[in-house]
Amino acid sequence: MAESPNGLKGLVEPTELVAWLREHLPATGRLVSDSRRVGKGDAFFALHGRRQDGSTFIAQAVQQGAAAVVVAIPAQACQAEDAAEGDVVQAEHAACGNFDYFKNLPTLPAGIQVPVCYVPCLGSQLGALADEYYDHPSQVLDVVAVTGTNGKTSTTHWIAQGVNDRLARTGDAQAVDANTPSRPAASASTQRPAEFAGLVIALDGDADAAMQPGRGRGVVIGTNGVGTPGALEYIGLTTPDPLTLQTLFQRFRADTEAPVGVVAMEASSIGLVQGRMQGTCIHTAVFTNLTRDHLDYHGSMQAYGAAKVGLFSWPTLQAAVVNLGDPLATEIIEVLHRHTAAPRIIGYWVNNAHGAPQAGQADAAFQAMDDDARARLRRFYELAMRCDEVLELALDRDSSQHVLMMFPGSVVKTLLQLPEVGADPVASSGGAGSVHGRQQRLQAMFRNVATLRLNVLGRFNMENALAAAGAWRSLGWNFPAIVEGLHQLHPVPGRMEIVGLPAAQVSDAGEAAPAAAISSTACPLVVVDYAHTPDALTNVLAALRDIAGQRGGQLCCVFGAGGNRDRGKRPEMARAVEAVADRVVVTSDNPRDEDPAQIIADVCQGLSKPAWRTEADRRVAIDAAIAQAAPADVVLIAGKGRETTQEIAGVFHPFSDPEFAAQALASHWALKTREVPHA
Ligand SMILES: CC(=O)N[C@H]1[C@@H](OP(=O)(O)OP(=O)(O)OC[C@H]2O[C@@H](n3ccc(=O)[nH]c3=O)[C@H](O)[C@@H]2O)O[C@H](CO)[C@@H](O)[C@@H]1O[C@H](C)C(=O)N[C@@H](C)C(=O)N[C@H](CCC(=O)O)C(=O)O
Ligand SMILES: Nc1ncnc2c1ncn2[C@@H]1O[C@H](COP(=O)(O)OP(=O)(O)OP(=O)(O)O)[C@@H](O)[C@H]1O
Ligand SMILES: N[C@H](CCC[C@H](N)C(=O)O)C(=O)O
Repeated sequence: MAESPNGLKGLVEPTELVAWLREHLPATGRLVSDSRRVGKGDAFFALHGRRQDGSTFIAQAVQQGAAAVVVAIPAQACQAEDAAEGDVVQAEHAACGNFDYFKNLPTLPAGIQVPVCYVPCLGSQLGALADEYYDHPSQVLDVVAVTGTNGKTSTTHWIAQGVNDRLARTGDAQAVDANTPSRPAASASTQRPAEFAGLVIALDGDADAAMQPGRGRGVVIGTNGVGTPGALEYIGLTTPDPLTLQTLFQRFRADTEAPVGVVAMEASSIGLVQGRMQGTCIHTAVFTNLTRDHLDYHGSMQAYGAAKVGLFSWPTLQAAVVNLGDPLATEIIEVLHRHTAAPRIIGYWVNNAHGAPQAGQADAAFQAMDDDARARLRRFYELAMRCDEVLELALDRDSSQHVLMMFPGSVVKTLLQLPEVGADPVASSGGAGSVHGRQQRLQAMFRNVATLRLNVLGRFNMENALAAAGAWRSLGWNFPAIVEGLHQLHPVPGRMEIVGLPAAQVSDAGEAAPAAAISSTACPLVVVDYAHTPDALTNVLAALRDIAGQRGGQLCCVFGAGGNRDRGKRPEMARAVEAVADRVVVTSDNPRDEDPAQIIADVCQGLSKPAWRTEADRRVAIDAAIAQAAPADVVLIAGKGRETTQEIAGVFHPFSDPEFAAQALASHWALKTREVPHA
């Protein structure tokens, strides 16, 4: 500890600061860096932001009951600033060695009666500090951190959903044991495929014996909010600031009424670069995909990718789940192989280059593969061999049947050496190189093969479902439990969400009946989705194109682009939409501090012909698209999902795509629609 000329305390070591905080806060006191969230007995951390100086909010924090104040010293070398330039944490530590941190102390508001201390290099220490202060709460939780451009929200929700469904089926947390299958037909002793509810399960008799019982409920932390899916508390950021994050872990650990076992959290690239997860004991890291987004922040795709890869060298990792279909997987697996803790690597892949194994057809599909598909298959083999275990979902052409396989990565090598397979699996015609051949082999060897029909829309959601399955596996679930979990999945709010349903299709519980809604052509099918990147729009529209085709209607897309974000993605989003949709409506997303008309103009640069309509008022755009659609059409409202506000020039106006869409359906199509349930 150092004394300043005026006697103020300057604490350097986290342990000193923790002792100081414990001395001045009540046992329930939390660590908070946003004055608006300070409660009685909390410590307020006044930090320097890009836009504001937290010390200007000290008076407000004290008025709200702060019991102590910690002030970050505003030295240039210690400001946690431009994170995009590199690893702030490292830079700060290096810079603080011989810094005279009492030189530029901020002036405190007059009359502050609570203890105050000053700390240099605070930004880089916050996570570790809070972890220490709360006595390492994440160590007793299974934290699964999901990173990737798209799919984080869906994957985290499904991880938690699966955990909670298991708890619901089996009673309380202590009673859970997925070795005891919850459906009668799924008995490990039969060793024969068992059939029920559209599932065919060939049960594994060997490797999965060490299945762990669940330790508590699953919660999420991410874009949609925090808590149990269905009852989320919105917190603003996808990955919360370090103090909020550790405070949440502490809250979860302290919940003795409904114990939390698994925390499925979204690890945004920005959050990773800014060190928001520092101090967290991460059990499993999951990678979904990397495509264009956030270039305004990261500057290049390389820097953006590096931020995500960084999660896979996290020191506490016990397992990693990696999408082998994404090019970044190669680098991630390389990093994992160099990891000193040797985390268990679980790869996953949705393989739609083959038909599902319907006798006599799959091998033909394999032979008909184009060069790209062969190259993908080759890469999959190469990566799979470097994984401890692989989950593969094979689709048939119309995606009506899915075959899930789980096998050790090492078996890929064995399979390739089987006599009937040529030296190059990709060049071989059929045999173990095809789904059909490999399925037979795998079934014979490991028996972890199931046929199922996933209740999710779009191939990308199958990838997300597999990512969740990989996470369950990393937590010790056996194959039947994984299949059961996948079978139970239901849609995530604001993600491919069907918003308006004729009254007859609204259940008492307000549950959507997707199949009925898709087939009913009494009114347009309106879908709200959070797609706000070119890749996400391509994927979502591809799935909806098929549905519009089934209905005999056209596809309309209402979308805009966020202000203060990567300008370059705007025309790319337009190109992605125009390539698939019949009618393009360009509107505002969150203009933030930009001129909405300019954003719309940027978007329209990517269109080869004028948009069907441009309309800066998003509500009017939604209304027009729904009013003028034909009953068989599909209308996608993309970009905001379940966001509850629209940010225009610093003001957050209440806004809800699902609500406004439902109102338009009601007024133009006289539909009674369900209320928008909680996310
Ligand atoms: C660029 C960025 O990441 N900015 C984040 C950063 O802002 P900042 O450093 O500028 O902070 P500031 O607004 O100047 O405020 C300084 C300090 O004063 C405090 N304050 C501020 C106002 C007040 O009334 N009282 C108060 O105490 C703030 O809590 C902060 O500690 O720290 C703030 C506090 O934690 C965040 O709210 C803010 O997120 C802004 C709003 C944001 O839009 N972030 C986006 C880009 C972001 O982080 N997105 C990622 C990615 C999502 C994805 O992958 O899609 C995310 O994880 O959410
Ligand atoms: N695996 C995927 N691949 C490509 N697109 C996807 C995938 N999963 C979801 N999407 C699309 O991206 C949108 C955003 O998905 P989701 O909210 O799960 O991503 P996210 O990673 O949480 O995004 P953000 O960090 O921006 O909140 C979805 O609404 C859907 O349109
Ligand atoms: N968390 C992301 C989501 C953006 C969603 C979209 N609605 C937008 O405002 O651009 C971001 O802040 O960039």
